[in-house]
Parts: sequence; structure tokens; C-alpha cells
Amino acid sequence: MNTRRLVVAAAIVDDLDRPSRLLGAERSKPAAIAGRWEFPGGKAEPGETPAQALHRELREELGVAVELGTEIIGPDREPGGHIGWHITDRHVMRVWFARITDGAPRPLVEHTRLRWLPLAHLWTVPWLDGDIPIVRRIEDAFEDAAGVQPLPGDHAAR
Ligand SMILES: Nc1nc2c([nH]c(=O)n2[C@H]2C[C@H](O)[C@@H](COP(=O)(O)OP(=O)(O)OP(=O)(O)O)O2)c(=O)[nH]1
Repeated sequence: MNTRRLVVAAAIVDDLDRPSRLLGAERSKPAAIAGRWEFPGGKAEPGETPAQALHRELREELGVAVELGTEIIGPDREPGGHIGWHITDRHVMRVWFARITDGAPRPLVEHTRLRWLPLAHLWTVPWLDGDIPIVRRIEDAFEDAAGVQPLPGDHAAR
């Protein structure tokens, strides 16, 4: 059976109730995906809960502590396993909104740059292919928080 490995990641925003900026992170490695942008996070280790793994990854990668918000529930179900986002043919990712409670985020290990992206700039960086539907979902959340009405067919155009 092709079981995907669980990756946990954070959509770090400025405010959990009224999000208006998302922290994007540019991968530095491996070469195949260097230069693409993603949600900070990584693989859960055996024995860790997803939340423990995510707190550990964010401490290691960015040097921050966070408060987790709601999960951005994905559409994909693993046979007998996780519900999340099939970001690659080998990984299923679960993503939570998060807010920094301690530290200033820095690209410590896996990233070259970090950038706070407001709604109008969400698509100005080259996201990893598997992340695009997740960024769309976040765009919807930002629009809801700002009271913006998307144009009909707006998403289909991308
Ligand atoms: N962290 C993260 N990984 C993503 C995203 N989108 C996406 O396709 N991926 C892929 C890249 C990797 O192939 C895989 C996650 O692996 P990783 O390299 O971040 O995991 P890790 O920190 O535990 O790294 P390692 O110990 O295996 O070196 O998922 C994303 O938004 N965040």
C-alpha cells in the first residue's frame, strides 16, 4: 500500500481572528525545490503528536513559539489514515493557522528567506505546486476577514 508520510505545517498569520498577512518561506534545499515557497513545518517523528511535531519544527526552523489556531482541513484521505492535503505522491500534509507568541522569525535551517505576504501579494512568490490549493483556501479566509467579495470565477482563472 502506498502510504504517504505525514508532514505538519503552519500558516503563520498576524492575527488568528482577522488574518491579513501570511508568513511564506523560501526553501533552500533540496535542489529540486530550492527557490520555491512553502509553509514552515516538516515530518512528524514517531511518537510525536502532530502538534508536538509542529511546535518543534517551528522552533528549529524559525526560532519561534506559536499558538495554534484552527486546522485548514484538506480534501484528501489516506487509506485508514490522515485526512489532509496530498502535496506530493509521497506526503500528506496537515496545516494549522498559527500566531507567533515568542521570537522574531528567522530562516535558521531550511529556508533562504521569509516574507510576510498580505492578501494582494499572496501570489507574488512561486509556491510549491502542492501548496497552491492551500494558499487559495487562505486567500478565501483573508477575504472573509476583510469583507472582500471575490469576483465570480476568480479562482478558476488561476
Ligand atoms: N514543510 C513543508 N514541506 C512541503 C510543503 N509543500 C510540499 O510539497 N512539501 C514537501 C517538501 C518535502 O518533500 C516534504 C516535507 O519534508 P521536509 O523536508 O520539510 O521535512 P523535514 O523538515 O522533516 O526534513 P528532513 O528531516 O526529512 O530533512 O514535503 C510545505 O508547505 N511545507
